Amino acid sequence: MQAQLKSRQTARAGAFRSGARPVARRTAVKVDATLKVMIAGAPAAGKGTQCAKIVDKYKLVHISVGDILRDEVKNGTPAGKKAKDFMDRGVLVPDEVVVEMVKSRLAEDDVKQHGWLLDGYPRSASQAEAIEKEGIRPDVFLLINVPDELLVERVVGRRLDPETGAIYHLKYSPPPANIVSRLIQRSDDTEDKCRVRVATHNANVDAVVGYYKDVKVDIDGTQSMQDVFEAICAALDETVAKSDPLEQYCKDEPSADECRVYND
Ligand SMILES: Nc1ncnc2c1ncn2[C@@H]1O[C@H](COP(=O)(O)OP(=O)(O)O)[C@@H](O)[C@H]1O
Repeated sequence: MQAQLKSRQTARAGAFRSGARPVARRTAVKVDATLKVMIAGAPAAGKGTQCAKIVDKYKLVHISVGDILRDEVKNGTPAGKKAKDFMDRGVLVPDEVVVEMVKSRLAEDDVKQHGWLLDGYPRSASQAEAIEKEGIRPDVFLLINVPDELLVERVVGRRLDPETGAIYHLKYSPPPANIVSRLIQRSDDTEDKCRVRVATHNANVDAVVGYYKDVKVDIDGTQSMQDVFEAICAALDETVAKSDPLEQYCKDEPSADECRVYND
């Protein structure tokens, strides 16, 4: 997907640069093929399930702050020791632990090459502000919406496969019988902790969304997993098309020769 997009954009950028266009206006063409996506939602809204599908199709680098923090806790790092108590209580880990962790991950080469899918960040206005100051912004901000009561039922039935990372639900997405014995339940996937995490999300989401109104796409998370994914793909594909310089140019100058040539 990315390679195809890049080759089209490079070819089109070349068409612009070669002066092939019969119109006076010149458009500066920035060919940046990487897609930058934030995905947000309350606990068990479906972020993890959808991130796996998005990465498979768009080849983005999935950065899950929750997963990074759980690794830090498992490895007993200084950051993990600071984070553990907050995570066990279902409240946000302090910014001084999380913000630099996310900034440094976003600066790595794989992210620059393939684009990013940021999951679980920012979760507060201060976190959004911290990356806004660095000019780090998404092309799309996906907000998956699910009613609170459905979230509790989803959390308490959620099980994870430690070997594959796959996410199951005892009722909605039952695991194969041969792996049931190895599945685990997250320590924060209890009803009480879920309600705290949902309250934490609800207390912060509006402030975070305020930073991304221009790129926010609301996704109905009560649909089937496949229908949620199709709604996400529609949003991402529209963004990819809009980011293509010639697509944008053709909207402005439909008479230009290369638009007729390239309008495939
Ligand atoms: N951006 C963040 N800032 C602070 N703490 C976070 C952040 N993301 C995750 N955490 C911590 O890790 C826990 C698990 O996060 P995550 O796996 O994203 O869970 P969920 O999306 O199901 O709430 C959160 O309850 C919180 O304690």
